Amino acid sequence: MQPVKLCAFLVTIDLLIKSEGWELTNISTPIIEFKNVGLSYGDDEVLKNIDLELEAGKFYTLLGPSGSGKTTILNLISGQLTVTHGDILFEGNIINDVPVEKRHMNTVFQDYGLFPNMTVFENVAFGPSIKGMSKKDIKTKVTEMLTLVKLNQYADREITELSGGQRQRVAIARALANDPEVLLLDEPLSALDYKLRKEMQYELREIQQRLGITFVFVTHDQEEALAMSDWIFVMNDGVIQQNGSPEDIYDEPINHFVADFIGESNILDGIMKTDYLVHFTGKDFENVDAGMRPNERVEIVLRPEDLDLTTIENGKLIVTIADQSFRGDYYEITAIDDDGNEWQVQATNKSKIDARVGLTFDPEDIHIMRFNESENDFDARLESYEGEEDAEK
Ligand SMILES: Nc1ncnc2c1ncn2[C@@H]1O[C@H](COP(=O)(O)OP(=O)(O)OP(=O)(O)O)[C@@H](O)[C@H]1O
Repeated sequence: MQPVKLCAFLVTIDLLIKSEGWELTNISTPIIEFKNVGLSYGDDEVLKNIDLELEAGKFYTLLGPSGSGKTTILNLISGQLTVTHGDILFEGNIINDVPVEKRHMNTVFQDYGLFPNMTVFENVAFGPSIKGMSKKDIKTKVTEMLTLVKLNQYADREITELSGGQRQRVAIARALANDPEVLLLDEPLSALDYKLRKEMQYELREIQQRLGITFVFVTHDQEEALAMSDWIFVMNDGVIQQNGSPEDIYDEPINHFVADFIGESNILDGIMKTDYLVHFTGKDFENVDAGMRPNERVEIVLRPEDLDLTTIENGKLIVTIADQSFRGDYYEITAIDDDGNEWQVQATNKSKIDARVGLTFDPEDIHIMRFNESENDFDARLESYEGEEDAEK
């Protein structure tokens, strides 16, 4: 088709879509959606007005401290729990009342949930045989799944003869043998030691990418979430605090909870005097943020790895080294500034306790968060800040 004709054709299609009110649902319908979902036990509201959208084929993580509501979300997706209000949709259709066995999902649990009196093969074959698959197809399926989790030589082993990591792999193979469209994983790696856990993180990610199915992974370990996910939902107290890519969540936490929960952070109170100028620890610093009210109260986040210790002359602040511990590839240092603020710094060189040194950072390393507080608190703080300025004059 010639370019002009192609253009006219596309405009006609666009006009038709608009005039007929057509919706191109198949193109962008999320695989799972929560619309204003809440769940209560009696008066105890453990999930509050949750809205979320999951796209097919991505690795999602629900991250948060114990009791924040992660498993509750997973159980709502799988159908083990029913909403108190709101809707859950699967590929655009409400599934609030669809029973567990009719949802195209499987869960891998922390304690694996394997049948201890069966072999590895029998465990993985369980789902396909319930579905009535032929013996030949079951064998093909189990072999494929055991190859995927690198356990094809262990098919005849009893579950009790396997290590924790191997059991975890069997659990994953067993869940995947049912061909779920969504795999739900509830802290599946928490029983493993550090090294094995790292290996399994890598393998799980690889399996997800190879199969291209949607994974919803629950963890309270922020490092694990950052390493594995396409998209993270940070939860606290039954509420999604922030959602975004690992980089977004780490680099641009939107509130104190997220900044504190994700990685190590130095969080200080400050005032955004004007665009690109922020005031904290009694001084003004250039930064890269704009668009706030003049003198808006903010919180400042500075990551320990973005801070450098230097000579007093080159420091933006002067600090006293209070403590340090060796962490393999860096020293974790606690330093106190002259305002009494405590700073965590990651340094490549060892310091001397009680030494007075300079602390420096770049304008782009100062992350600004809006402050959640009442106007009264803000006015009181602004007055004290203005008093501080008057005293300087
Ligand atoms: N059957 C129940 N009856 C009453 N409250 C419950 C019940 N099950 C869970 N809760 C509460 O719901 C809240 C959320 O629990 P949930 O298991 O979803 O948290 P979580 O973030 O997965 O925690 P963890 O990391 O410890 O597993 C908690 O306060 C918990 O005590």
